[in-house]
Formats: sequence, structure tokens, C-alpha cells
Amino acid sequence: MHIVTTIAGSDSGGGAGIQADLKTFQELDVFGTSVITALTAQNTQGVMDVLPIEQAFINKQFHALLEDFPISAIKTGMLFSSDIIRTIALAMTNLTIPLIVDPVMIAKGGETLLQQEAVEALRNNLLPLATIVTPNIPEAETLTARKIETVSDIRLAAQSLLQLGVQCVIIKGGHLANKDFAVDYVFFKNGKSFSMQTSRIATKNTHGTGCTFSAALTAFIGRQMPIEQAIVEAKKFIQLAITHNLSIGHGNGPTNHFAYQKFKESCEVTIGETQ
Ligand SMILES: Nc1ncnc2c1ncn2[C@@H]1O[C@H](COP(=O)(O)OP(=O)(O)O)[C@@H](O)[C@H]1O
Ligand SMILES: Cc1ncc(COP(=O)(O)OP(=O)(O)O)c(N)n1
Repeated sequence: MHIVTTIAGSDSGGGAGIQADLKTFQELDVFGTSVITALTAQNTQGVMDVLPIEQAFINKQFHALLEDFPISAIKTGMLFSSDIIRTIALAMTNLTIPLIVDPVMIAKGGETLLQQEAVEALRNNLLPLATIVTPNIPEAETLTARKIETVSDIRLAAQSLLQLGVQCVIIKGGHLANKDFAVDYVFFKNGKSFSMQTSRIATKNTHGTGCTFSAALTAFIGRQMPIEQAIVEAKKFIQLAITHNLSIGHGNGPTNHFAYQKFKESCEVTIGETQ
């Protein structure tokens, strides 16, 4: 059994954060473990409050896992503060476990999940240790201090992130103004790149899409799947989770983690260039 870890915040509403990650891990046949960085009082309508966990206790959770389990992949989600980021980065130094960084910054409702002052720590302390980083467009803009409007802007932003030492950058196009398609752009350190296109699902139930995508990627990497195949398979997982989204709650409902196993054979991802 492959064992993977999510280092992230708890979403009491169950659609994002630790809860989304563990549901995804379970669906993909990996054993999920967790380090909780913050509690959120949250539902489909928004984040009401955030309670960060003390650094020393975050460290204890992480070391409890490292001492007992042969972890095969780790992902980070909501890290909230520069102190928490530095704690995780320090614990990751000298580990050779693949690290997937989802640079969560702002919730769908606009609430802060990463303090402004923590962006530098994310760039300087954690990204150099990352195997894959998965920003959405606003996150890529913040991390690179560049406006992103075109595919050429996406390529320049990815190159700037690769220069920090990240092995692979996936810039997610969920926030692009494309009515028909959801296109993500993948760039590797060795110069290889490709785009992944699926049909855009017209729904408001997209709470936790970023968390679910990066958790699926972590599960596939943890299962030792080759990296390009893991990225495409994670795109299929999120496409099916959004297609079969759940209309629960009064706001932006969650995605459906149970759809992939049932429908994976029927999901098409079109691979293209990044021009
Ligand atoms: N309406 C949609 N239909 C299909 N795929 C989507 C849709 N919205 C987002 N995605 C996909 O979900 C994944 C997460 O993207 P995004 O929503 O940009 O991340 P985040 O939740 O971090 O903002 C990406 O693969 C993106 O292309
Ligand atoms: C605890 C917690 N972590 C992360 C998020 C953001 O999740 P994301 O997948 O980016 O989804 P939306 O916030 O865009 O729905 C969160 N809300 N809570």
C-alpha cells in the first residue's frame, strides 16, 4: 500500500483542504495521512474564520509521520503564514520524497488563506524544494509579479517559477476567460511542455477543484506513475469530479470524488502545444 501525506488546512465543509485530499486519496487506492496547518470554519458559502495551528504542533504531526511511514509523495495546500511555510520547508530539507506544492492563497469567496507577507517564504523557502507546483492564474501572477493574459504570459511565468528550482510547473487555466474549454499548461525543467484541454463544465459547484487536482496528482505520483501520465490522469480525475459535481449546500458546491473510478475510461483529455 502506498502512503501519501497532505499538509493543508481543514475545511469544515468537506469540499476543499484536508477533507478533499483524503477523499481523493481513498478513491485512488493510496493510504492518506495528514498534517493540519490551520482550521477553517467554512462551508459552500465561504470561510467564516481561520485558526492557525502552532508551529511546534505542526512539526510534531509531520515528524510523527516521517518516523513511522515510508511516505511516497507529499502535497501542501493552505499554509497560511511564513512561519508555517518555514517549518514545513525545514522539515522537508534532505528528504527525497516527491513534493507537490499547491500554492493556495485565496478562497473562492475572496477570503485570505495565505497571508500576504508569506508569499516570499513560499517562493524562497518551499518552491525550491518542489517537484511540481500547481498555481492557478491569480496565484501564478502573485508568485511571479507578472500579469497573465495570454499563453505567452503563461510561458514566461512558468519559466520564472522553474528558475526557482521547481522541476515542473502546471499553470491551471480554470480562471481563464474561455467559455468552452478548461486548459492547463505544463512545463518541465528540461524544456518539454504541453497543454491539457477538456471541455469546460458550466457549473457553480467548483469548490475545492485545485485541492482535488493536486491531491489526485499526489496519489498518482505516490503510486510511482510516470510524471506526465500522472498529470494527465489527475486532469481526468478533476474533469470527472466537476462533471458529476454535487449540488449540496447553498453556495459553491463541492466536486464529486467518486466519479473517476466509474467513468475514467470515457474521459478525454486533448494534449496540445503551449504556443
Ligand atoms: N468549469 C470547469 N470545467 C472543467 N474544468 C475546470 C473548470 N474549472 C476548473 N477546472 C479545472 O480544475 C482544475 C483546477 O483549476 P482551478 O479552478 O483554476 O484551480 P483553483 O481551484 O486552484 O482555483 C484545473 O485542471 C482546471 O482546468
Ligand atoms: C482549507 C482550505 N484549503 C484550500 C482551499 C481552497 O481550495 P481550492 O481548491 O482552491 O478551492 P476554492 O476555494 O477555489 O473553492 C479552501 N477553500 N480551504
